[in-house]
Parts: sequence; C-alpha cells; structure tokens
Amino acid sequence: MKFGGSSVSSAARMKEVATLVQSFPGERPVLVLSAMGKTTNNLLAAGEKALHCGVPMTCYIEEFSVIKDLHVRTAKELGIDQAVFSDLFEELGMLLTGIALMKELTPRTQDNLVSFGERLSTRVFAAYLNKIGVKARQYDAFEAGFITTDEFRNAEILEATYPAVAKRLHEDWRRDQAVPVFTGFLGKGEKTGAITTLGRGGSDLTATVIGKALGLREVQVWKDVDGVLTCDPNVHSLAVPVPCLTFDEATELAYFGAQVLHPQSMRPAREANIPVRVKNSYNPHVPGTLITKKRDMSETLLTSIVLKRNITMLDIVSTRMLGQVGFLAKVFSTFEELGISVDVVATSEVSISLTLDPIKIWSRDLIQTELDNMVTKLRKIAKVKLLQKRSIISLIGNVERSSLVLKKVFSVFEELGIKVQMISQGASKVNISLIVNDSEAERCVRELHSAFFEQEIAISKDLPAGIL
Ligand SMILES: Nc1ncnc2c1ncn2[C@@H]1O[C@H](COP(=O)(O)OP(=O)(O)O)[C@@H](O)[C@H]1O
Ligand SMILES: N[C@@H](CC(=O)OP(=O)(O)O)C(=O)O
Repeated sequence: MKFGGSSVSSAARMKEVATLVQSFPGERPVLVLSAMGKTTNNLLAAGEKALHCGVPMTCYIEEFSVIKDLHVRTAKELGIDQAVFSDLFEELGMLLTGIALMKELTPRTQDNLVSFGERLSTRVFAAYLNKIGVKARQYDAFEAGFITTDEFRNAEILEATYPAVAKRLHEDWRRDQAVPVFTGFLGKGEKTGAITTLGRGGSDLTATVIGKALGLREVQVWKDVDGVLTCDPNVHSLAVPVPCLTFDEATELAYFGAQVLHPQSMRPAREANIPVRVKNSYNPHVPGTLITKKRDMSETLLTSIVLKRNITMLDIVSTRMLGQVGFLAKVFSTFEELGISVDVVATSEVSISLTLDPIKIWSRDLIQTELDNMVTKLRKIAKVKLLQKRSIISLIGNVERSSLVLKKVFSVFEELGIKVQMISQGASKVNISLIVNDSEAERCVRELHSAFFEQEIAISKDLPAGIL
C-alpha cells in the first residue's frame, strides 16, 4: 500500500491511514510513504534559498521552519517522541549550511536534500503504528536494496533491486514480524553510493517495485482522488473515475503528463502481472481504478484526456540537401547529441514536426541555451520554426476506433473554431495526440470531455430507470 503526500499530510490524516492499514487484518501489508504534504516542494525551495541567503541565515529559511513545525506538530498530536527525527533535522540544517557555504546545489545534493521528506514521514508514521500496537519497522529504501542508476533527480531502478529488497524483507520478517514502512521515491546510486530519487511522484514506482520483488497479489496506491479520472480535475471539475485501465493505458496517461501516476510505475507491475488499484484515502469506500494487463475494450471509445502545457514545438523542413532517410537520421542524431527527448512526432517526406520533452529540459536557463544550440545545428540542414507555448492534448483510449474518435474530435474543434497544429497516433495504439495553443487548450479539454463523457452521462440520466 502506497500513501501519497496528500494522504499523510497531517496527524489527522496519518491516523486515518493507520485505520485503513488495520482494515485489512488478514493481509500482511508493506507500506510505502511519500513526504508529508508539500514537504518535497518546501525542501527544494529551501535549497534554492540556501544558495543565496548566506550561512548565518540558513536557520531562518521560511520553508525549513515550515517543515520543522509540521513534523513537530504532527509528532505532538500523534503522541510520539520527537527523538525519532531530531538527528535528521540536525543533518538537514547542516546540509542547508553546506549549500550556503559552497553556493552550490548540484542534482546530487538536491536528491540528498529532498530525501529528508520521506525519511521524516516514514519515521513518524512507523513510530505511530508502534504506539497504537501495530508492530512496524521503518526502512530507508537506499539502505534496503533499492539500487539505481546515478542519474540524479531521475534515476532508474536496476534489476539487482528486486532480489535485494526481497532478501532484506524476508529475512527481517522471519527474524521479527513487523509491518515494513518504506520511504518512497528514494534509491542508492549504483556507482556513487549516494542517495538518488526516481523523479517527481516516484513513490508509485517504489510501490510497484516492492510488489514485483515480493510477488504480491495487489499494489494499492492511495491518493486524494477517486481513482484515475477522465481528465485532470483541476482542469475540469466534471471529471469522473475510470473504473478499469490496462497497464498500457495507464503508462501512456502518465507519460503524457497526468500527474496521478509516475510514468515508470506500471513497468514492474506489468512485468510481474500484478494488478494496481488507485484509491482515495479521503473516500476509501469508492472502488477506485483497477489497472490490469487486459480488459474488455469493446464498449470503450475514450478512457481519459490528458493535458500537458507549455510545450515547445519544432517545425523542420528539409532544404533537400539530404535524402529522406539521411534527413530524419540527421535530425534525430542532433537531439541525441544534445540529450533532448522528443514527445510527439509527425513526419512527411521532407518535413518533420515534433514536440520536445520538457522533463529533460529541467532548468529555465538551460532551455534557452539548449534551444538556441539545437536550432543552430538543425539550420545547417533544414528550415526550422520554433513554436512555444503550445499544449499537447492526449486522448487515451481505444484507437481501434480511432476514426470515430477523430470524427468527434474534429467536430468539437470545428465548432470551437480551433485549428489543430499537429496530430499524431502513438504506435502503442492507445493514444492520439493533438497540439494546440496553450491559450486554447483548457477550453478544448473541457469541450472534448463534454463530447466524449458528459453527453453519455446526460443521456443515461434522462432515460427512465430500467432501460440501462
Ligand atoms: N487523470 C487524472 N486522474 C486523477 N488525478 C489527476 C489526473 N490528472 C491529474 N491529476 C492530479 O493528480 C493528483 C493525484 O496525484 P498525486 O498528487 O501524485 O497524488 P499523491 O501525492 O497522493 O500520490 C490529483 O489530486 C489530481 O490533481
Ligand atoms: N515526495 C515526492 C515523491 C512522491 O511520490 O510524492 P507523491 O506521492 O506525494 O506524489 C514528490 O513529491 O515528488
């Protein structure tokens, strides 16, 4: 069972989570926790401030105080001893001082910094479980077998993790039976031995990795929404839960930017064929979303609409100095050289339109220099147009019925008078992506949602009972 930041954001929430954990008495759950509430963001902000504030001021950084107050208050309200985390706060203070002293915050240091969030929350929660008589044992994932690449901020899980985690948990269980409480999001770099993180939202991945390592029957990820919804509820309030999804659909949805799941998190579950259930810790009786290998798609047209904003798009037209094969090869080798990932692509014989993956273009400064560099290189072989402030609207669903999907999409766009700037159907056959201007995107999502999901609801609500 994985509980995200919103599920463990306060003492009251932790008490509810403890009740939830106890509501599966016949099971032997393994728990994965994220940092409390907004702690990860606060740690990142504290690091940025430490860079500029000077050594004497680090202890006054507002976010540092917010994090301390939250954990101290939570410990008091749960009635647990603050000794479970006092060493960690001393260490965190020293780390912020170190950043201020060196005026340097590398990705490696940043991963160490954000690790405090999960290290704190798991200590607090495990202590609380023990206090209420549920024997629990806290684990720092980087000490308990999570071995990753050394790609800080976006590390990948290595195969060695699975046997290592299984061995550790089985041995401990045999020696002394206690509910494991694991830090989500964290790992240990293979070569450096330093703490790494799995990318934002990485605790979902921690949970499915443990599921695969132990061959568990089910992985549950508990969030603050009633499951995976038909679109982001912050974009459109009429979003409704999707009862069933395949691993492919969930992966595509996450990859194209639905914050609800980590993009890599379905991989271990798919490999081990372990169902993943997305549930709402604020509303535990709602069934949520069940994600499995296969499902009956015959009645499905669309599953979910995902919006990814602030995308950069490139239109590249060959100057015909190279043949078609040479042209495409040259374009993609330029991206490889510069370490830039591409999201959506549409090609013709002499032109290529694509969007760039913003995850790889992490910091603001880098964006402009990287883009300038890329455009200079590409202009040697092509005419290049850089189009910014675009959005990708991804339609996840049954692409076997893509003609019908597209027919509906274009009638919506026609009615709105909006021009689609690029369109691409993913090879995985579960996704159609459309590119529009940022300024039009939310309206498009709302209208598409209405056309695909709300009209059916409206019709079914109008029908007399018994017909459905
Ligand atoms: N299609 C979607 N379905 C559900 N939630 C979504 C979707 N798209 C975006 N979200 C956002 O994802 C949030 C849940 O993910 P996340 O914040 O990572 O949860 P947690 O931190 O509890 O694991 C929701 O509160 C919602 O705002
Ligand atoms: N705390 C980390 C990891 C995580 O998974 O968080 P959450 O489950 O709250 O999305 C983050 O904020 O990215």
